[in-house]
Amino acid sequence: SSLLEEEEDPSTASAIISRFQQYLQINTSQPDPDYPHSTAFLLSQAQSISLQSQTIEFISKKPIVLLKWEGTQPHLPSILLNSHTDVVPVETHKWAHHPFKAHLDHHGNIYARGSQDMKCVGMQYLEAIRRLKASGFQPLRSVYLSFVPDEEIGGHDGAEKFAESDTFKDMNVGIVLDEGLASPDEHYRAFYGERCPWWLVVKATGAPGHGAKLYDNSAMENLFKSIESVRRFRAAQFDLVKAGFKAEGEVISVNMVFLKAGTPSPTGFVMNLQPSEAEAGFDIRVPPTADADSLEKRIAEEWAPASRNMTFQLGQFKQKASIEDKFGRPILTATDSSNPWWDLLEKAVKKANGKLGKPEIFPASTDARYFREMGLPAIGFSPMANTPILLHDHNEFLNQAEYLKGIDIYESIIKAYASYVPVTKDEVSRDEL
Ligand SMILES: CSCC[C@H](NC=O)C(=O)O
Ligand SMILES: [Zn+2]
Ligand SMILES: [Zn+2]
Repeated sequence: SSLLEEEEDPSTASAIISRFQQYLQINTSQPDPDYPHSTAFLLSQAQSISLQSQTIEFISKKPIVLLKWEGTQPHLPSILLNSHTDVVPVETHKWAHHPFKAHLDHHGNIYARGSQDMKCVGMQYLEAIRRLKASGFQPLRSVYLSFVPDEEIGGHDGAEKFAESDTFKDMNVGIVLDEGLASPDEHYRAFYGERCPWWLVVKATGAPGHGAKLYDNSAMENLFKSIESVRRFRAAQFDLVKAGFKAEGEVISVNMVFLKAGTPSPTGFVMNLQPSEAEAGFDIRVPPTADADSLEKRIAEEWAPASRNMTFQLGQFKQKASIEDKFGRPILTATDSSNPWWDLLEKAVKKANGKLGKPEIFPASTDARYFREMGLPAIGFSPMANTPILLHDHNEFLNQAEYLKGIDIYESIIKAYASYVPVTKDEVSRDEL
């Protein structure tokens, strides 16, 4: 029977799904991703379809697997298909199916951490290329695939180092595809920019006192005034989304993600003592076109005013630079006629019978920002229609039919991108004659 398995036709749906499951079964969850295993798997996939491969460790133990399908006109700018290999942690016991078994249920849903974010995309790139190669297609432009580590913890040891490297420069990349989001309706979503994360910790101090005493300026009261102010702002932003005036990526989101206060005791917390310190953490996401200075002012004056004994810290991710280019303009990939790659994507999706929604700002962060910072166009796209958005959630799944459909979509996109030759002025005038 092992002989039969070896001889199974790799182009069947069941072979394609089983390769996806194999990748999902590798536990690459942070904070201790099994990169040795994922690297070996990706290299074996590359070998099976005769792609050139190399593994680069800009940081030790953080491998980037870089694959290449050489074009017949290698001087043309290349196509980069990027995906990250790590996934976020799981609470295994809260899942209906084990998050690293890639269980296929009777609806055809494949349950696994990474099924949407974003092992699907990495494997779909490979499957699309497998099929294009089998069909005899020859790319004019070189096509690269990068499988990068550590996106979920900021990408500093992965995509950021890669984008700044000489290796990357030598690749002469012209367009990058990276991750998007699932879509609950029939339209695929595509992203041309993303919000910038600001991770804010506010700290209140105040006089300690008896738990029975009502007095002003306790740390808890001071912190709660801030929390109330943050919540009013949050509600106003959220209302704009609920009313349909703004898309999710176009407002400033702010969510409280931790609260830290109280005087510990062996049995829990001291109940009759009002503590002298209290802290709260907020995940804030700032759209590229938002007024960052006014938000910073709001934080200093309303959310953590010194007049209320408050201090604040904006963590390492408050990176204004990542939402502005060197001229101070927001970093956005054009979605008009100035960007042929956008037009090609739209047409290619349509050609493969897919529907594309309006371009959006990605509400969270992706590695695409590092490529945009290098001045490159980057489009966030994960072809999952009719799918609930479950990234970072329990019971993340993707339906096998949607997964297979996504391969058709990438086949169409890669074909269009790898064949694209700009129409020069000469050619236009020749056409018009
Ligand atoms: C800011 S680095 C973390 C990146 C992460 N990306 C996807 O979820 C995010 O929180 O948006
Ligand atoms: Zn992701
Ligand atoms: Zn993620």
